[in-house]
Amino acid sequence: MSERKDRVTVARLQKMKREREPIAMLTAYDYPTGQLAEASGVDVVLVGDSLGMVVLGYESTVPVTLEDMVHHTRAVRRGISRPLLVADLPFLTYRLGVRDALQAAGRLMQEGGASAVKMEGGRDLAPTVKACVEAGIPVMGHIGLKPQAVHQTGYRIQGKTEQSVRELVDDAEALTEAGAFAFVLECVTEEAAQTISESVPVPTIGIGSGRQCDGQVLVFHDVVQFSVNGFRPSFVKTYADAGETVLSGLAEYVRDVKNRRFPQEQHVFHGKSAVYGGTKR
Ligand SMILES: Nc1nc(=O)c2c([nH]1)NC[C@@H]1CN(c3ccc(C(=O)N[C@@H](CCC(=O)O)C(=O)O)cc3)CN21
Ligand SMILES: CC(C)C(=O)C(=O)O
Ligand SMILES: [Mg+2]
Repeated sequence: MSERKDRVTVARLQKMKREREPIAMLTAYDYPTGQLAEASGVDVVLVGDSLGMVVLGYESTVPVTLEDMVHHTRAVRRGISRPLLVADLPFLTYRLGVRDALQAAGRLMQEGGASAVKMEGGRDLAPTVKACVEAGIPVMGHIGLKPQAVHQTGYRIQGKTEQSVRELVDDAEALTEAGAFAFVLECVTEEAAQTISESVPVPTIGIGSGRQCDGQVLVFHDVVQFSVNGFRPSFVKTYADAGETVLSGLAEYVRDVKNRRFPQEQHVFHGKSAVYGGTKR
């Protein structure tokens, strides 16, 4: 049972904030990325709807469906045991009414195996968050830049004016009041992130939001540059060149096949006799 005891819980994350221990969160989208995320020692694994962009090749997160999220959350679940598993509720699935939000969140937990769900929004989501929490669904909020609203706002830094910081603090307080156990602060100024983080008792997990958040989150594919096209927001730090490493290995494989350097004797199975004799090349 020691493995179970070590599992990261919502209460553990809140204790980390009180004790000023930074929270490390990373996205994952399937079994191998989940396994790699767990092995790295992260506290929280997020099955982000960024899935749509980095894994499914869409231009935004808007086309991602609840089916997509359930399918990928299940795969990540099989790859991890210690980190807290959070899954994004995709576009519109928590906006049709509280009943639909509960149903969608329930699927991510029951079918996907998530331990918590995340939704983009602030004050406007307070009743939804409250209903989920009362039903036993831990909710992580997400304020600042909301990628699901890209068609309204684009990808723009938030919290640049006093008015905007006040609104973000109102959102953070309303989410906390409604029972959110933590929230993501995406692309807000470092000053806004500090004000917000000091305004609420629950952990803030920043992405592109500076050094004063209680934790950090990045997209898996950004951290290890696991892409060919090289999309890279300026707040990302790249820690490995997985794309380059993988591509050079793949290209060498193709060259070896074309040059008949692969397979070699150690990759071959032999039987007692040939059924027919072909022409030896
Ligand atoms: N690979 C990837 N990484 C992410 O962090 C990410 C996704 N995809 N998809 C979903 C959202 C979208 N995100 C984005 C997308 C673009 C910018 C961007 O263009 N940022 C500019 C600053 C814009 C400004 O100055 O207002 C930058 O230079 O970082 C930021 C976050 C974050 N999320
Ligand atoms: C970047 C994080 C916070 C996210 O929402 C996602 O990956 O979808
Ligand atoms: Mg997301």
